[in-house]
Amino acid sequence: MDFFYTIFILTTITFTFTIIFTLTRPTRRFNLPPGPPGWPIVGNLLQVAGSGKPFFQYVRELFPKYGPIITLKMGTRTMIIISQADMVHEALIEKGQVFATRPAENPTRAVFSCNKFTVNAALYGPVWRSLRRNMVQNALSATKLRMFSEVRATAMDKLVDRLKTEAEANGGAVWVLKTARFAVFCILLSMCFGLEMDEKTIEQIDDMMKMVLLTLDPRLDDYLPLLRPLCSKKRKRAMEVREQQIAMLVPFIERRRVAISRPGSDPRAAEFSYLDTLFDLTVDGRSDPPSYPEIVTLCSEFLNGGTDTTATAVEWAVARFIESPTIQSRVYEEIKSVVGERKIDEKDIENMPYLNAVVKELLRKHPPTYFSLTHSVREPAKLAGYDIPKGVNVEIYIPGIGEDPKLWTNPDRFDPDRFLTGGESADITGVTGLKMIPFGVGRRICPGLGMATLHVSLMIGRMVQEFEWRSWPENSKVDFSEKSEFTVVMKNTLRAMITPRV
Ligand code: HEM
Repeated sequence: MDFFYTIFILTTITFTFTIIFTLTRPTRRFNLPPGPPGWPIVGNLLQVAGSGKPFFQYVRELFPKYGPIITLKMGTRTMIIISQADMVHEALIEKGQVFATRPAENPTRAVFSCNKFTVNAALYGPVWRSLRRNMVQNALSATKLRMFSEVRATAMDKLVDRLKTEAEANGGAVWVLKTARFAVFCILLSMCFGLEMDEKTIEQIDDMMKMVLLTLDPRLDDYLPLLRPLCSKKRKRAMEVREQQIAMLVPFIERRRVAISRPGSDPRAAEFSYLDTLFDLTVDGRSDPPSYPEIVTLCSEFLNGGTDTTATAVEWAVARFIESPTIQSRVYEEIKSVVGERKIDEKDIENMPYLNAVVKELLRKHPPTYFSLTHSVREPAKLAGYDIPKGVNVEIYIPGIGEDPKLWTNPDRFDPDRFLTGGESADITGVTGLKMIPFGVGRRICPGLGMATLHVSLMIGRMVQEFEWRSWPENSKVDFSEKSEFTVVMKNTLRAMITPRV
């Protein structure tokens, strides 16, 4: 009875609002970029959902028809999607101050982000500046990164051991993404908490983090808030997940607090961790340091930002090595000539131009996320001659730039040589030109850029040094289809055959 009553009320409200909305819709007054016509209230939501395609694929197919900047109406949200370098430059560099903020969040996300108290979700302003400055200067600077070189070396040894054990138990076959993901998660966990944890604990935290990501996946009521009353069970479940997240991480926060307040009490605790920078952090405009739930949120951001993204890059790298044994053996030969018989170390990487070219080509051809985080304008703005009203979501379609034939020769080809002497060049930070932006560009560029490229280079370097990688099943062709799972991963999760090198 309750259910039918709710449906009746909703239908009446929807009908009334449809009429009011179509007549008074504010976006009617604006000169928005073109896009597929939509329905009142739901906009293009049904077309997107009904296409059966991942969102990035649906969007990719719209650019040839509507041009490099398009509008999609997703229920009550208006999305403006940009796919061309000059427009990204105009938005994020020339008008960087205006386009540097983030849009409003749905109620579930607001709980997990403690009302936008994270680097990635904060509005452009004093809170964002304080949190970002702290992360960049106190946790991700070159000096701080060097302090964790031993953590990385241990994680690389563990990665090799896990691959060997898995291969021995499975006739030489290993799952690439899962193993790479675990290795990078171990590094980030150690950097974040500075505590030693056993594998079971690490797996439990990892499982909980995955659950958080799933909980934050977009839902229908994010686009149609009218439907919120029907999604109360999901919201209740989300609140339970948040409680579990806090209950799981607070004991580690307390353990670390004890370890640093009584030096020597935990002999296995690291000298420094990201968490240490949060306990007494001064945030502009606030009198108190972050609360425990806020610290949980900031630590989760640190862990989530760099785990799937980095592991995804490693999965695509191995796929390319399998597809091209020549590229794989050139990486191997370079490692042998620079490193000799010892294990590759992170200091070696700067002396390996071919490995660096492979990583760059990887991030051009397979950017781990196809959309940057959503931007929003602080005041009404213009972009490419169109209106960008306050409150709309501004999305950047990253492959549109890295695969633009006006910027690249044979952009579809995976060809690391394009970056070697006399070939093409690209500044990944976008400072001296904008040709590929796997980490975004401008004020909100990914602060983990340096660490992420180091992790990808070190992991694929060590994986190629230790093993020869081949297709599984033997002699099969690699399928380069993609699917979206927070990052854009291989549609058929990569399994590979490995043989230890002698
Ligand atoms: C290959 C790995 C990575 C890729 C491809 C990647 C990509 C990105 C992208 C595209 C953005 C959005 C930029 C924008 O809003 O315009 C971003 C933001 C961000 N990333 Fe990364 N990221 C990676 C690794 C990391 C790591 C290792 C961390 C830190 C531990 C991290 C932390 C963040 C944070 C905090 C933001 C928000 C920045 C802000 O809003 O000011 N990322 N990243």
